[in-house]
Amino acid sequence: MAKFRIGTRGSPLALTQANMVGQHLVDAEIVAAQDVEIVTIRTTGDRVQDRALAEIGGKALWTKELDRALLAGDIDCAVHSMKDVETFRPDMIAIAATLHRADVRDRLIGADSIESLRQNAVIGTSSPRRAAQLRKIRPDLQIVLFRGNVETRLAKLAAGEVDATLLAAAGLARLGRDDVGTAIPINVMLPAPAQGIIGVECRADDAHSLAMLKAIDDPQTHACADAERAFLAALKADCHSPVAALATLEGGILTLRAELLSQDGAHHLYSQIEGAPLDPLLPRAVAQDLLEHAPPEIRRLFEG
Ligand SMILES: NCc1[nH]cc(CCC(=O)O)c1CC(=O)O
Repeated sequence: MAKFRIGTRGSPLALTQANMVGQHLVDAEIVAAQDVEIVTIRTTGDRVQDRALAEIGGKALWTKELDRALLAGDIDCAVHSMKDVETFRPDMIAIAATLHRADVRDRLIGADSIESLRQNAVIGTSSPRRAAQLRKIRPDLQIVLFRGNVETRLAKLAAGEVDATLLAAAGLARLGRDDVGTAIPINVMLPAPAQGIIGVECRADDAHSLAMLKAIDDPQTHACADAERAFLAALKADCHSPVAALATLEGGILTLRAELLSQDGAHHLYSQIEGAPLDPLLPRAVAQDLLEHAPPEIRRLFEG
């Protein structure tokens, strides 16, 4: 049998996630272990550590090279942290599977709680959402740009560059670092859309790979990812807008929670709705409700 080529970025977290996908395929007896091939692809986002460029390029910086490899047939699928995948994807690419969602929360590292941070504490994050959510509660906090992979950020914290940082619980756990920091409840810090979700994409016309990947898809997680991403689409938001969204499923009912904030956290609004998991009206209704009630400071972040 030909090898099943799984494309991924080369960061330790990305490689771990690609290996998880490979292991799921092996466990489901879809692919033999010796037929799994992990193909590492360097993206512009890995090369360029400059914020300005990241802002111009947006999330595509992390996906473009993998998309190209996928469409060229150099890989059979590509593994992504779904929270880093652009809202609007090329027609030729399909989200074939999402693995069972991990802990959706953020973890605060460097202090026991947001309240207990010292006055004017310095927090390292490059997430506009986390910055705004922190400053909503603690306007005194100083936010500094913090990039690099999870290990780099933990090293910068250990070196005393900042008082604290925030990282997704899911990423930490996958790297075996679930011991660091304290989980922040979702009612204090609603996570990024699709946080904690590993997605696998393949060519939309590749029926063979689609069928293989369907075997490792978690439909509940997939429905939540779809709802959160549809909310972003309705909002026309990109990753540089302070926006949070979380869909949860219980007893067949999907609850979609969402929050928009101004960059300084001074303005914020929340909405939540319940309904059928695959109802496309739900994410749109939440987006519409938020935009209708948004003050100008927030509304202008979501125009265009
Ligand atoms: N933007 C980087 C990124 N993309 C996905 C994760 C964590 C894993 C996940 O949310 O699935 C992280 C690191 C972080 O935010 O701490």
